[in-house]
Amino acid sequence: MTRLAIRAEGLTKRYGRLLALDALDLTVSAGEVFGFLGPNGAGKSTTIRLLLGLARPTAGRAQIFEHPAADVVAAHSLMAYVPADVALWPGLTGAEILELLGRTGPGVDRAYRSELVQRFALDLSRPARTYSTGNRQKVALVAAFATRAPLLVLDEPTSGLDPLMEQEFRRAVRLARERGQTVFLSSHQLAEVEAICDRVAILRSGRLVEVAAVPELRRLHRTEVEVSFTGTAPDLADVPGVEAIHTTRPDRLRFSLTGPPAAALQALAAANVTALSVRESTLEEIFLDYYGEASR
Ligand SMILES: Nc1ncnc2c1ncn2[C@@H]1O[C@H](COP(=O)(O)OP(=O)(O)OP(=O)(O)O)[C@@H](O)[C@H]1O
Repeated sequence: MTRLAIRAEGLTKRYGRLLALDALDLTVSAGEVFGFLGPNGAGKSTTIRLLLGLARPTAGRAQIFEHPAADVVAAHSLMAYVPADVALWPGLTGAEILELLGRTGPGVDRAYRSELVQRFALDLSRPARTYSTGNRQKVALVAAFATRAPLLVLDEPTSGLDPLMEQEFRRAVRLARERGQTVFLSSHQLAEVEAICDRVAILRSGRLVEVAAVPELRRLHRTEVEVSFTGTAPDLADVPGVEAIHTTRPDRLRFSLTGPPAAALQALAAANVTALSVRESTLEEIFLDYYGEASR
Protein backbone atom coordinates (compact mmCIF):
# COMPACT_ATOMS: atom_id res chain seq x y z
CA MET A 1 0.00 0.00 0.00
CA THR A 2 1.22 3.49 -0.78
CA ARG A 3 2.40 5.41 2.22
CA LEU A 4 0.44 8.59 2.75
CA ALA A 5 2.28 11.83 3.52
CA ILE A 6 -0.91 13.79 4.20
CA ARG A 7 -4.37 12.62 5.11
CA ALA A 8 -7.24 14.98 5.88
CA GLU A 9 -10.57 13.53 6.95
CA GLY A 10 -13.59 15.77 7.33
CA LEU A 11 -11.16 18.57 8.14
CA THR A 12 -13.23 21.61 9.04
CA LYS A 13 -12.42 25.07 10.32
CA ARG A 14 -14.90 27.71 11.36
CA TYR A 15 -14.02 31.27 12.26
CA GLY A 16 -17.20 32.38 14.00
CA ARG A 17 -19.91 32.18 11.38
CA LEU A 18 -17.46 31.79 8.53
CA LEU A 19 -16.85 28.25 7.35
CA ALA A 20 -13.27 28.64 6.12
CA LEU A 21 -12.80 24.92 5.41
CA ASP A 22 -15.72 22.55 4.94
CA ALA A 23 -15.09 18.84 5.61
CA LEU A 24 -11.97 18.44 3.50
CA ASP A 25 -11.12 14.86 2.56
CA LEU A 26 -7.75 14.65 0.88
CA THR A 27 -4.81 12.28 0.66
CA VAL A 28 -1.36 12.97 -0.70
CA SER A 29 0.88 9.97 -1.30
CA ALA A 30 4.51 9.98 -0.25
CA GLY A 31 6.63 11.11 -3.20
CA GLU A 32 3.93 13.19 -4.90
CA VAL A 33 4.24 16.80 -5.94
CA PHE A 34 0.79 18.06 -5.13
CA GLY A 35 -0.60 21.44 -6.16
CA PHE A 36 -3.23 23.17 -4.04
CA LEU A 37 -5.12 25.84 -5.90
CA GLY A 38 -7.98 28.20 -5.34
CA PRO A 39 -8.95 31.84 -5.50
CA ASN A 40 -8.17 34.28 -2.68
CA GLY A 41 -9.91 33.29 0.52
CA ALA A 42 -10.66 29.72 -0.67
CA GLY A 43 -9.12 28.21 2.47
CA LYS A 44 -5.67 27.16 1.26
CA SER A 45 -3.68 28.80 4.06
CA THR A 46 -6.25 27.62 6.60
CA THR A 47 -5.70 24.04 5.40
CA ILE A 48 -1.95 24.47 5.66
CA ARG A 49 -2.22 25.87 9.19
CA LEU A 50 -4.32 22.85 10.18
CA LEU A 51 -1.81 20.45 8.59
CA LEU A 52 0.97 22.17 10.52
CA GLY A 53 -0.94 21.97 13.79
CA LEU A 54 -0.85 25.78 14.02
CA ALA A 55 -4.65 25.91 14.21
CA ARG A 56 -7.09 23.45 15.74
CA PRO A 57 -9.77 21.98 13.51
CA THR A 58 -13.40 22.62 14.41
CA ALA A 59 -14.06 19.05 13.25
CA GLY A 60 -12.23 16.26 11.50
CA ARG A 61 -8.57 15.39 11.62
CA ALA A 62 -5.31 15.68 9.76
CA GLN A 63 -2.41 13.31 9.74
CA ILE A 64 1.20 13.79 8.63
CA PHE A 65 2.62 10.38 7.74
CA GLU A 66 1.68 8.26 10.76
CA HIS A 67 1.33 11.17 13.19
CA PRO A 68 -1.70 13.29 14.02
CA ALA A 69 -1.03 16.86 12.84
CA ALA A 70 -1.72 17.99 16.40
CA ASP A 71 1.35 16.02 17.56
CA VAL A 72 3.48 18.91 16.40
CA VAL A 73 6.83 17.59 17.63
CA ALA A 74 6.51 14.27 15.79
CA ALA A 75 4.87 15.71 12.67
CA HIS A 76 7.33 18.58 12.32
CA SER A 77 10.29 16.21 12.54
CA LEU A 78 9.18 15.02 9.09
CA MET A 79 8.42 18.32 7.39
CA ALA A 80 9.69 21.71 6.42
CA TYR A 81 7.42 24.69 5.82
CA VAL A 82 7.72 27.89 3.85
CA PRO A 83 4.99 30.41 4.75
CA ALA A 84 3.40 32.81 2.28
CA ASP A 85 4.77 35.87 4.12
CA VAL A 86 8.28 35.04 5.18
CA ALA A 87 9.26 36.97 8.29
CA LEU A 88 12.89 36.69 9.40
CA TRP A 89 14.80 38.00 12.39
CA PRO A 90 15.78 41.47 11.13
CA GLY A 91 19.05 41.73 13.07
CA LEU A 92 20.46 38.37 12.04
CA THR A 93 22.37 37.76 8.83
CA GLY A 94 21.18 35.27 6.22
CA ALA A 95 23.90 32.84 7.32
CA GLU A 96 22.84 33.06 10.98
CA ILE A 97 19.22 32.52 10.05
CA LEU A 98 20.01 29.44 7.96
CA GLU A 99 21.94 28.06 10.95
CA LEU A 100 19.04 28.77 13.29
CA LEU A 101 16.43 27.30 10.95
CA GLY A 102 18.68 24.29 10.38
CA ARG A 103 18.66 23.52 14.09
CA THR A 104 14.87 23.55 14.37
CA GLY A 105 14.06 21.16 11.52
CA PRO A 106 14.65 17.52 10.69
CA GLY A 107 18.36 18.08 9.91
CA VAL A 108 20.43 19.79 7.23
CA ASP A 109 22.32 18.62 4.18
CA ARG A 110 25.05 21.27 4.36
CA ALA A 111 26.61 20.54 0.97
CA TYR A 112 23.22 20.83 -0.70
CA ARG A 113 22.48 23.99 1.27
CA SER A 114 25.67 25.64 -0.03
CA GLU A 115 24.72 24.64 -3.57
CA LEU A 116 21.25 26.14 -3.10
CA VAL A 117 22.71 29.38 -1.73
CA GLN A 118 24.79 29.66 -4.92
CA ARG A 119 21.91 28.73 -7.19
CA PHE A 120 19.53 31.18 -5.57
CA ALA A 121 22.28 33.84 -5.61
CA LEU A 122 21.83 34.63 -1.92
CA ASP A 123 24.17 37.03 -0.16
CA LEU A 124 24.23 35.52 3.33
CA SER A 125 26.41 38.21 4.88
CA ARG A 126 23.67 40.83 4.98
CA PRO A 127 21.23 41.30 7.85
CA ALA A 128 17.71 40.15 7.08
CA ARG A 129 16.30 43.66 7.49
CA THR A 130 17.99 44.56 4.20
CA TYR A 131 16.44 41.65 2.29
CA SER A 132 13.74 42.20 -0.30
CA THR A 133 10.57 40.08 -0.20
CA GLY A 134 12.03 37.75 -2.81
CA ASN A 135 15.28 37.38 -0.86
CA ARG A 136 13.40 36.53 2.33
CA GLN A 137 11.48 33.92 0.38
CA LYS A 138 14.75 32.52 -0.98
CA VAL A 139 16.21 32.17 2.54
CA ALA A 140 13.13 30.23 3.64
CA LEU A 141 13.20 28.04 0.52
CA VAL A 142 16.90 27.26 0.87
CA ALA A 143 16.36 26.37 4.53
CA ALA A 144 13.40 24.12 3.65
CA PHE A 145 14.99 22.31 0.69
CA ALA A 146 18.25 21.80 2.60
CA THR A 147 16.46 19.88 5.34
CA ARG A 148 15.71 17.06 2.91
CA ALA A 149 12.54 16.61 4.99
CA PRO A 150 10.22 13.88 3.73
CA LEU A 151 7.45 16.48 3.36
CA LEU A 152 7.83 20.06 2.14
CA VAL A 153 4.82 22.32 2.68
CA LEU A 154 5.15 25.45 0.57
CA ASP A 155 2.57 28.22 0.74
CA GLU A 156 2.79 30.32 -2.44
CA PRO A 157 6.56 29.95 -2.41
CA THR A 158 7.38 31.77 -5.63
CA SER A 159 5.18 34.87 -5.45
CA GLY A 160 8.26 37.07 -4.89
CA LEU A 161 10.71 35.29 -7.19
CA ASP A 162 11.90 36.51 -10.56
CA PRO A 163 11.72 34.11 -13.56
CA LEU A 164 15.33 32.96 -13.17
CA MET A 165 14.78 32.08 -9.54
CA GLU A 166 11.48 30.48 -10.42
CA GLN A 167 13.49 28.11 -12.64
CA GLU A 168 15.78 27.30 -9.71
CA PHE A 169 12.74 26.65 -7.59
CA ARG A 170 11.34 24.20 -10.15
CA ARG A 171 14.68 22.45 -10.33
CA ALA A 172 14.80 22.08 -6.55
CA VAL A 173 11.28 20.62 -6.53
CA ARG A 174 12.24 18.15 -9.25
CA LEU A 175 15.31 17.09 -7.27
CA ALA A 176 13.21 16.72 -4.13
CA ARG A 177 10.81 14.52 -6.06
CA GLU A 178 13.65 12.40 -7.43
CA ARG A 179 14.76 11.80 -3.86
CA GLY A 180 11.28 10.63 -2.94
CA GLN A 181 10.30 13.72 -0.96
CA THR A 182 6.68 14.86 -0.99
CA VAL A 183 5.87 18.45 -1.94
CA PHE A 184 2.59 20.14 -1.04
CA LEU A 185 2.46 23.43 -2.86
CA SER A 186 -0.18 26.12 -2.69
CA SER A 187 0.04 28.40 -5.69
CA HIS A 188 -1.67 30.91 -7.93
CA GLN A 189 0.90 30.35 -10.65
CA LEU A 190 -0.73 27.97 -13.05
CA ALA A 191 2.24 27.56 -15.34
CA GLU A 192 4.26 26.47 -12.32
CA VAL A 193 1.63 23.97 -11.23
CA GLU A 194 1.37 22.60 -14.73
CA ALA A 195 5.15 22.25 -14.98
CA ILE A 196 5.90 20.57 -11.68
CA CYS A 197 2.83 18.98 -10.10
CA ASP A 198 1.62 15.40 -10.45
CA ARG A 199 -1.86 16.13 -9.13
CA VAL A 200 -3.79 19.20 -8.16
CA ALA A 201 -6.67 19.95 -5.85
CA ILE A 202 -8.92 22.92 -6.44
CA LEU A 203 -10.52 24.53 -3.45
CA ARG A 204 -13.37 27.01 -3.68
CA SER A 205 -15.12 28.71 -0.78
CA GLY A 206 -13.69 26.14 1.63
CA ARG A 207 -14.82 23.18 -0.45
CA LEU A 208 -12.82 20.78 -2.53
CA VAL A 209 -14.18 20.93 -6.08
CA GLU A 210 -11.70 18.75 -7.92
CA VAL A 211 -8.69 16.54 -7.42
CA ALA A 212 -7.05 15.33 -10.58
CA ALA A 213 -3.81 14.55 -12.30
CA VAL A 214 -2.76 17.48 -14.48
CA PRO A 215 -3.27 15.64 -17.82
CA GLU A 216 -6.57 14.22 -16.59
CA LEU A 217 -7.79 17.67 -15.69
CA ARG A 218 -7.06 18.87 -19.20
CA ARG A 219 -8.98 15.96 -20.67
CA LEU A 220 -12.02 16.91 -18.62
CA HIS A 221 -12.12 20.10 -20.55
CA ARG A 222 -12.72 21.28 -24.00
CA THR A 223 -10.69 21.49 -27.13
CA GLU A 224 -10.99 24.59 -29.28
CA VAL A 225 -11.23 23.74 -32.97
CA GLU A 226 -11.00 26.15 -35.90
CA VAL A 227 -11.89 25.00 -39.40
CA SER A 228 -11.45 26.68 -42.80
CA PHE A 229 -13.47 25.32 -45.70
CA THR A 230 -14.59 25.97 -49.25
CA GLY A 231 -18.16 25.57 -50.37
CA THR A 232 -20.83 24.55 -47.87
CA ALA A 233 -19.99 24.86 -44.19
CA PRO A 234 -19.69 21.58 -42.27
CA ASP A 235 -22.94 20.70 -40.51
CA LEU A 236 -22.04 20.45 -36.85
CA ALA A 237 -25.38 21.49 -35.36
CA ASP A 238 -26.37 18.20 -33.69
CA VAL A 239 -22.98 16.58 -33.37
CA PRO A 240 -22.35 15.17 -29.85
CA GLY A 241 -19.67 17.07 -27.92
CA VAL A 242 -19.75 20.11 -30.20
CA GLU A 243 -20.68 23.40 -28.57
CA ALA A 244 -20.37 27.11 -29.10
CA ILE A 245 -20.17 27.12 -32.89
CA HIS A 246 -19.15 30.55 -34.21
CA THR A 247 -18.78 31.51 -37.82
CA THR A 248 -15.74 33.77 -37.70
CA ARG A 249 -15.60 34.42 -41.48
CA PRO A 250 -17.71 33.18 -44.40
CA ASP A 251 -15.17 30.39 -44.92
CA ARG A 252 -14.15 29.74 -41.33
CA LEU A 253 -15.78 28.55 -38.12
CA ARG A 254 -14.78 27.79 -34.57
CA PHE A 255 -16.29 25.44 -32.02
CA SER A 256 -15.44 23.72 -28.75
CA LEU A 257 -15.32 20.01 -28.39
CA THR A 258 -15.64 17.82 -25.32
CA GLY A 259 -15.35 14.05 -25.20
CA PRO A 260 -14.36 11.76 -28.10
CA PRO A 261 -13.87 13.63 -31.39
CA ALA A 262 -15.06 10.86 -33.79
CA ALA A 263 -18.50 12.31 -34.55
CA ALA A 264 -17.11 15.80 -35.14
CA LEU A 265 -14.41 14.42 -37.43
CA GLN A 266 -17.05 12.59 -39.47
CA ALA A 267 -19.07 15.77 -39.86
CA LEU A 268 -15.92 17.64 -40.93
CA ALA A 269 -14.95 14.90 -43.40
CA ALA A 270 -18.24 15.45 -45.22
CA ALA A 271 -17.26 19.04 -45.99
CA ASN A 272 -14.37 20.41 -48.01
CA VAL A 273 -12.07 21.39 -45.15
CA THR A 274 -8.95 23.26 -46.21
CA ALA A 275 -7.34 23.87 -42.81
CA LEU A 276 -7.87 22.68 -39.27
CA SER A 277 -6.38 23.88 -36.01
CA VAL A 278 -6.95 22.19 -32.70
CA ARG A 279 -5.98 23.72 -29.41
CA GLU A 280 -6.45 22.24 -25.95
CA SER A 281 -7.66 24.62 -23.31
CA THR A 282 -4.78 25.73 -21.15
CA LEU A 283 -4.71 24.97 -17.47
CA GLU A 284 -5.31 28.67 -17.00
CA GLU A 285 -8.60 28.52 -18.91
CA ILE A 286 -9.63 25.42 -16.99
CA PHE A 287 -9.00 27.11 -13.68
CA LEU A 288 -10.65 30.32 -14.76
CA ASP A 289 -13.74 28.21 -15.42
CA TYR A 290 -13.58 26.99 -11.84
CA TYR A 291 -12.56 30.29 -10.33
CA GLY A 292 -15.14 32.15 -12.39
CA GLU A 293 -17.90 29.98 -10.96
CA ALA A 294 -16.94 31.13 -7.50
CA SER A 295 -18.20 34.61 -8.19
CA ARG A 296 -21.35 33.51 -9.98
N1 LIG B 1 -7.79 33.92 11.87
C1 LIG B 1 -8.87 34.12 11.11
N2 LIG B 1 -9.98 34.69 11.64
C2 LIG B 1 -11.10 34.89 10.90
N3 LIG B 1 -11.21 34.55 9.59
C3 LIG B 1 -10.14 33.98 9.01
C4 LIG B 1 -8.91 33.75 9.72
N4 LIG B 1 -8.03 33.19 8.87
C5 LIG B 1 -8.66 33.08 7.67
N5 LIG B 1 -9.91 33.55 7.76
C6 LIG B 1 -10.90 33.54 6.66
O1 LIG B 1 -11.02 32.22 6.18
C7 LIG B 1 -11.18 32.21 4.76
C8 LIG B 1 -10.07 31.39 4.13
O2 LIG B 1 -8.84 32.09 4.27
P1 LIG B 1 -7.43 31.50 3.78
O3 LIG B 1 -6.38 32.45 4.26
O4 LIG B 1 -7.32 30.10 4.19
O5 LIG B 1 -7.58 31.60 2.19
P2 LIG B 1 -6.50 31.33 1.05
O6 LIG B 1 -7.11 30.34 0.14
O7 LIG B 1 -5.18 30.98 1.65
O8 LIG B 1 -6.44 32.73 0.32
P3 LIG B 1 -5.20 33.54 -0.38
O9 LIG B 1 -5.05 32.92 -1.74
O10 LIG B 1 -5.74 34.91 -0.46
O11 LIG B 1 -4.02 33.39 0.50
C9 LIG B 1 -11.17 33.68 4.33
O12 LIG B 1 -12.49 34.10 4.20
C10 LIG B 1 -10.47 34.39 5.47
O13 LIG B 1 -10.94 35.71 5.58
